[in-house]
Amino acid sequence: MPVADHEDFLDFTLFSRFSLDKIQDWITWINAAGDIVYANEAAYTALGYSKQEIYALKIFDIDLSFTPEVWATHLQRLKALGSRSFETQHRKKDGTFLPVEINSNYIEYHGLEYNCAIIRPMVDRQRAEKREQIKNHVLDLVAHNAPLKEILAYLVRGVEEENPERLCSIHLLDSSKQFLRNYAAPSLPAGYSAAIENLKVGPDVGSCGTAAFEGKPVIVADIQADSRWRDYHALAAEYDLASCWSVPIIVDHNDVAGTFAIYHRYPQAPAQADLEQMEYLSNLARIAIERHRTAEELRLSDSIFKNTSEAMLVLDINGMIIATNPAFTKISGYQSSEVIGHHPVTFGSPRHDRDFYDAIRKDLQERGSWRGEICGVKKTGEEYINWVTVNTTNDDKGQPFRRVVLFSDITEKKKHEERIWYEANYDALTHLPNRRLFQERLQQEVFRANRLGTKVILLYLDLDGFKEVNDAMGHQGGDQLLIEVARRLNAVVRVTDCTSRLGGDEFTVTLLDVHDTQAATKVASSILELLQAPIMVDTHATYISASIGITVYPDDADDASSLIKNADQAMYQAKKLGRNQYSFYTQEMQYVANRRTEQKRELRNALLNHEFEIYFQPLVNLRTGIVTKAEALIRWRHASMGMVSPAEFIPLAEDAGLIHEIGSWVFIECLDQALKWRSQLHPDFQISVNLSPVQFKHTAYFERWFNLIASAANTHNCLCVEITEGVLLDASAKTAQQLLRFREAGIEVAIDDFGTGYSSLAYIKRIEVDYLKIDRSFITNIAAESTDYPLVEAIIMMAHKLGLKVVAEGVETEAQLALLDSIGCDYIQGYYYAKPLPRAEFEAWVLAQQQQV
Ligand SMILES: Nc1nc2c(ncn2[C@@H]2O[C@@H]3COP(=O)(O)O[C@H]4[C@@H](O)[C@H](n5cnc6c(=O)[nH]c(N)nc65)O[C@@H]4COP(=O)(O)O[C@H]3[C@H]2O)c(=O)[nH]1
Repeated sequence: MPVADHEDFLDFTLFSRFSLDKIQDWITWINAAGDIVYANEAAYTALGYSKQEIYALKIFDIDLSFTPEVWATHLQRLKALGSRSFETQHRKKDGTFLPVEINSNYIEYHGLEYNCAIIRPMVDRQRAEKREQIKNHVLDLVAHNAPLKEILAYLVRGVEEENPERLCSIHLLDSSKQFLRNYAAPSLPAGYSAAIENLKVGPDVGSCGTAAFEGKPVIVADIQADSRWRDYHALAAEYDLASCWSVPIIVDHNDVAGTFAIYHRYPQAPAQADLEQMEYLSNLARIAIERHRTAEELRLSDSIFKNTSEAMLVLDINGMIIATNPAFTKISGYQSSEVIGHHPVTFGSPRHDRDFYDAIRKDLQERGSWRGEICGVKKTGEEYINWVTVNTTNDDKGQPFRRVVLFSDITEKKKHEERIWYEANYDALTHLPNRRLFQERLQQEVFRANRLGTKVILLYLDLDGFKEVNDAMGHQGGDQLLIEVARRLNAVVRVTDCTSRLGGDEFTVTLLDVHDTQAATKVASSILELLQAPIMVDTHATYISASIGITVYPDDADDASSLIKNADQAMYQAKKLGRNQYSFYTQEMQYVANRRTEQKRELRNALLNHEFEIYFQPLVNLRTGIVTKAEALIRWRHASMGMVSPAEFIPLAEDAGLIHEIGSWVFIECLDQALKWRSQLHPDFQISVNLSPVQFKHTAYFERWFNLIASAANTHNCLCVEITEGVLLDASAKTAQQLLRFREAGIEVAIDDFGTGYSSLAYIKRIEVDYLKIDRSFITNIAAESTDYPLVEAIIMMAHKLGLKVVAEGVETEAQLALLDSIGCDYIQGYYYAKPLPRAEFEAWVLAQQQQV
């Protein structure tokens, strides 16, 4: 039968209605306005509607992913394509949703446009197939190390394609674990995505912020009704988002990495299948993130291994090298192929013995790690020091599997540290231990002697007259001399003993493990003897001696610092005894030292208590016999000790820094006195005031004196300052300038004790002075046939040639006076005329003297 006959055989309308109603697929016709113009029985029954009810609906009522605009676009696309398949959900009359698979066809009928849809409910198998398809693709991407972003975007796309009315997003936490960052959310409105970018997670921060914070799914069916969205209600409304289901993506068991979320544009609660799907997809995201992290870590480790400046060796559990990094080659010079399969000890220095490596092995076995310094040998044969750290990695069963050795070359650092330590502990000139190291070692030796019951003997050496040699030879000459002294000292002592230079011309020798003090005598005598031989400084033979103080631990002191003090006192004693000798510390010295301390304390109060007095000793003009000059000599009237000599307390005052105040008091008193005596005794009267060298170290007082002199009348040459040769030896430009300031202020300058120091007229020539005072020691021995006589005569002659006047000190006899007269001395000071006298007695003496002349 022909086809036409077949179709004519039936009433075609009845036939098609009957057929369409009885087939299982749902068929709907929907016009351009969205009206459902036809639905077969399968369709309206499956959705729970009657025929009348379904025709009252529009597509927008049963498929919420369509809005009139979306529908219009859909029809446009359909017209172009002819047909299209997709998945969606249809809402049933009871509000539940049915996932469906749709085949849409474009039909034009009587000039109108229709969407003819053949719809099939999706069965679980299909869903499972879809999932399987997504999973396989994700795993494939993971296996091919696709970028994480790409994988997550695929996941999101998969969900959205399945249900176009769903808007999906994956947000991941940043490294601080506090902020969510958008990784994949292609369909979320751009403005909304921007607004929630860097969302800080917290308890009420929408669905995702809360899910990431709590580590639990947060299902919000109606955003506007949920308090966790309260701060974002307006934002969600603005972008037409009505529900949001969010599940955390949890990696490595309990670490929240981000969130996977599904939004709808209408309030929507998830079906059980939806929740399962979300969990499934978040699990796929987890796999992708974990793999990504592992790959990142591997990449990082690999780049550290290759690029770090620290050398790395990987050892198997037997200690054999199985891998090295480029830094190892750079540091050691060995290529990886030259060391792999060898034990690292092969490349160690022979300095380390078996015990050293056994100790490392023991540590590794017990603790799994070791760190410390190891000396290695480079391929060139050069030794180098490494700072080494060894750690162990375990296998899956927790058993040691590999050792990772990390090391860096610290040779230069060590050398630098050693250099710094050496500079801090050794004297740069003589290479002997300096004061710091000496003190430290002495302390240790004292502890040791205590333990062993032995003695420590300390010899404290000060070179005699070194300053003069230094000044005469220049600093370089002085340095040569000190180097030679150090060499000779080292030659005397045993290797176990210790020679140090404390600074300047002070040395110490510490004798260890001695049981009697005989050793000290022997060493001290040897030192003095060795120093007797001349020392060649350039081409000059120079002679030097030393004063040595000796003290013994534990006989003389309980600790190292007292021992040093004792040795110093004993050395001073040796100097006092006349140099080039040694002196043992005694209790007497301790007594003297204590007394000095006590006196220093009392000296502080002496000025306040008006315990100082000034005595005056006349200087007689040998030509005229007239007295127009006097030397002011201070006295300390001590409550219990009576009159204390300045020879005793001036050094103490210098030591305690009190000399400045005392000296200033004397100066001002004398200025006052000189002016009085200018009116009472003689119009040119002058008083000489002693200035200590220490006073030149703190010259602020001088300015005050100059001001006082300038502010008074008739002060020109009313004072003369007496300085010792010591001040001249120190004659820096500053001292010379100070002395000039005295002369400019109308104060004359005298050199005191001339002949006792390193007498040099060269100094005097350099600094203009007015008087030379020849020291008493020369005058005492002066006799026509004595050796001092021509000396004094020569001094006077030369002084006169330089335009200086000469004062002879300590003249006691008429014979001395006569000799001095015969060789042209200008002034006489001494007991022959008068001792230093109190002010009133001095005045009376001068007046009486004036009457005689
Ligand atoms: N044996 C003997 N001695 C004689 C004779 N003529 C004078 N003398 C003593 O010789 C010392 C001379 O003073 P100097 O050399 O400046 O030596 C002074 C001076 O360096 C210092 N001195 C005294 N007063 C002061 C002062 O006010 N300031 C400072 N910085 N030092 C002072 O103390 C030192 C000692 O003073 P003094 O004990 O007063 O001792 C004085 C004086 O009494 C004599 O014929 N025979």
